[in-house]
Amino acid sequence: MFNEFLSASHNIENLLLSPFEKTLNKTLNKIDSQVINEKEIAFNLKKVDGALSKLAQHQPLKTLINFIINLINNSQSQRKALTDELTHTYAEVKLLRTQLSESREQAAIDSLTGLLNRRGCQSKLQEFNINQTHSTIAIDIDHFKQINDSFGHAVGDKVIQLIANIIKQSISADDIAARLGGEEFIVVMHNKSIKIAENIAEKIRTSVEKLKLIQKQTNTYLPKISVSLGIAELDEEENWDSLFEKADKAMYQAKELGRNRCVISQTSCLV
Ligand SMILES: Nc1nc2c(ncn2[C@@H]2O[C@H](COP(=O)(O)OP(=O)(O)OP(=O)(O)O)[C@@H](O)[C@H]2O)c(=O)[nH]1
Repeated sequence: MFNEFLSASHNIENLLLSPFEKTLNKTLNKIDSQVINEKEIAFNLKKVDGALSKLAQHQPLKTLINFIINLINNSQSQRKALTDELTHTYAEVKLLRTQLSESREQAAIDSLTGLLNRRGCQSKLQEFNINQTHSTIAIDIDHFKQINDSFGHAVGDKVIQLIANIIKQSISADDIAARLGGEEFIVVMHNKSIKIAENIAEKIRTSVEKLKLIQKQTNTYLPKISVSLGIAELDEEENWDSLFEKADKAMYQAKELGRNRCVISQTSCLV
């Protein structure tokens, strides 16, 4: 559904808006050059008209010139109205293009954290060559329900945002970080082995562990926040879903083993 929206939106932009914008631009330029020509003609005719005013015997010619000048003036004011309309349409096309691109982004981004959402993640994954080495980290906040229950949903949201920032800052620009929903995140490490993913996962875990959070209204410390992480590497001929499943399983093992730890998927070996 999201991919259909993406391709429809790109089609509207590439097949409709861009050619329309180009044609509008060309038409506006043509009108501009015609206006300049007409202005020159009107200027010259006015000069001739001035010269003829001194010669009474050329009255019929003078009347003809005045008639032509009036015609040009009328045509220029019509053209000005047309230019205004086309300029307005041009601005509308531009706005439509911006809105399309914004709605594409909004559909792919999680509004709470600014990370990609599930759909955005799936779409971005299409840019990766699945035949290369990639790793993934599944991340879930521990006992998050307690934070919500004790401090309220707004504080829970703030914790989600802080952890999202830690994740964002721990990865490189070519990696993917997404919030899959609730307190669940996924990182896909582009062209990186599980060894590198393990280091990054540990960095995320320790950064979260070090957070010291105070609820401003009551001036009370929140209990220590922690995350459980599962790490896996994409095997040959494996697809993204099964990679995420492996990382998810490892993350649940981390929960079972006491939380606040990283577990490597048993099917993905460290080199
Ligand atoms: N503040 C906030 N809470 C959310 C959001 N989405 C889901 N939740 C809450 O996240 C909590 C998830 O709780 P559980 O799935 O029981 O997991 P947990 O308490 O983190 O426990 P473990 O995962 O087992 O460590 C629920 O209370 C949801 O209501 C959100 O966007 N904001």
